[in-house]
Amino acid sequence: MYMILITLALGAFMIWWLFRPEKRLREMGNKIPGPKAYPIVGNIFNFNLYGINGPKDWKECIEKYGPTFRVWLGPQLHIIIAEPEDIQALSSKTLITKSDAYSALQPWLGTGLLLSTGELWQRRRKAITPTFHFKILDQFVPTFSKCANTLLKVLKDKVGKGFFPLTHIISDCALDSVAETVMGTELNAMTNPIGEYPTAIERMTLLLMEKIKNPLLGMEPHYTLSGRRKKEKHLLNILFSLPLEVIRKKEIENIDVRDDSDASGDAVLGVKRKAALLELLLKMKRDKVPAFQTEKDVKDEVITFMFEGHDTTTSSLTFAIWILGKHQDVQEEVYREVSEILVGQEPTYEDFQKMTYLDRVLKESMRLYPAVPIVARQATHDVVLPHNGYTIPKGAYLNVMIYPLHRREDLFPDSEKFNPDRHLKPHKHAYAYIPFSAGPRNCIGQKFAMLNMKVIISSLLLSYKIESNDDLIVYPELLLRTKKGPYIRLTPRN
Ligand code: HEM
Repeated sequence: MYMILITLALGAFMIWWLFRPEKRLREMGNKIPGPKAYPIVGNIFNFNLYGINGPKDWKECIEKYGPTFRVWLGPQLHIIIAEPEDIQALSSKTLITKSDAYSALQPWLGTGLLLSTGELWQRRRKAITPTFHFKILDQFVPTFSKCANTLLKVLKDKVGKGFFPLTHIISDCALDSVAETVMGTELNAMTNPIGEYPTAIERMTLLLMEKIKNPLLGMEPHYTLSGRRKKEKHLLNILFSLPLEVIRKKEIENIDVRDDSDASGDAVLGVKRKAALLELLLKMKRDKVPAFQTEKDVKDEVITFMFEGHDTTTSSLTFAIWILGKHQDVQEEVYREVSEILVGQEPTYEDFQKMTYLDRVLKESMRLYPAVPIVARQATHDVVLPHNGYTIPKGAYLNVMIYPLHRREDLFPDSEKFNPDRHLKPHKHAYAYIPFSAGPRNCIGQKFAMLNMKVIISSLLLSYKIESNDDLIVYPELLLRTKKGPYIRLTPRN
């Protein structure tokens, strides 16, 4: 008996010794307030970063330790940050390194903009930024409108049949819009939702989330023996084959995309005809722009944009449509605005810029339901946070907590209330409202996303009245998820 106890104690000591945090990290981390941490496991059993209990744990800790505190997840020091002043300090140019949590995405997204770092990221970001100029976005309006019209046709089947779940339909719509604008290819996920590519995206996202939530599942030999590695390989084959096929076809076509300048003299990638982002990337490859030398560089970027543009838009759009169904007065106000602006003619980019109320509605929906609830970074050097003067040691994981930040009473009075007009005035701090993140690594596709969402919501409201049932229980994964639903019901307007 004694032998067993001694062996167990020795085993526990060995595990602690092997996995204990480095002394400096431990000492500096423990100077920052946070919940009581236990040997080896730290706060794994009394704090959830992700999952259904996440929001409750964050709220309790923020109330007890303030908006910036620390937790130990095993040997990892995690700094939880819901303080605009600290977020601003961390969003400086030097802190652009993504946390290890993103490494699960690496086999899929490669060195695309989301995951790349350092000089490569800087070069790519600089090269791609002009492709999101309004002159380019302007050309995407007909594609977004076409997808919105297909959505209306798909929804026709649902009318008069009670409440139905929204997420899948919106996901297929977002996928179609992004595939056509990024790759110049019609996927038709809405009309063929069980197609190979949409199904592979969904299955790959589930597989990744499993790995992120439980890193042990992703470790070898378990990953291979459990059959997950084989499944991942199979899904990656499908996810790579379509973009590669399109890239090769378009390279042969050698689309004519010319450089241009806008009135202010800024360089803009102008186009002689409607061009997808892929064609602009291929032009950079032909021009030997340093960050886009190889087919893989172009493929990684196309896949990154397909991934980043699809799930985030799905989540934000779904919440926005659901919230409009909950607030009939707001819905009618948006309907009035949209019907005054869209009078018969083909909608244009300028029309959607005039929809200022819808703009505020989307902003408020993203405040309450930010698609990306947590943005994770890693400290590449020690940094002093301005709010409480805490020194964050190099190596710590930094979690910018967008969801609880957006619900802070002192920053957004009556914070649980849906009130689009709170966005009429500047927010209390420039970094208090950050659904698209902030600083140099903010979302490059935010104008694209806002435009796409406006096109879809306006065409939906012109045809239907929306009603929503049930309140939502939301929880954080890579994206904000709902336990059930959301469900909506549609009634034709005329
Ligand atoms: C409402 C929809 C969207 C939301 C809420 C959103 C939100 C975000 C957030 C929070 C980040 C920072 C992620 C991080 O640092 O970990 C991000 C990055 C990014 N987003 Fe979006 N996004 C949306 C739509 C889009 C679209 C439509 C595209 C492209 C077509 C896109 C492309 C990207 C890319 C490439 C990055 C990485 C940027 C970099 O690191 O330089 N996003 N997005």
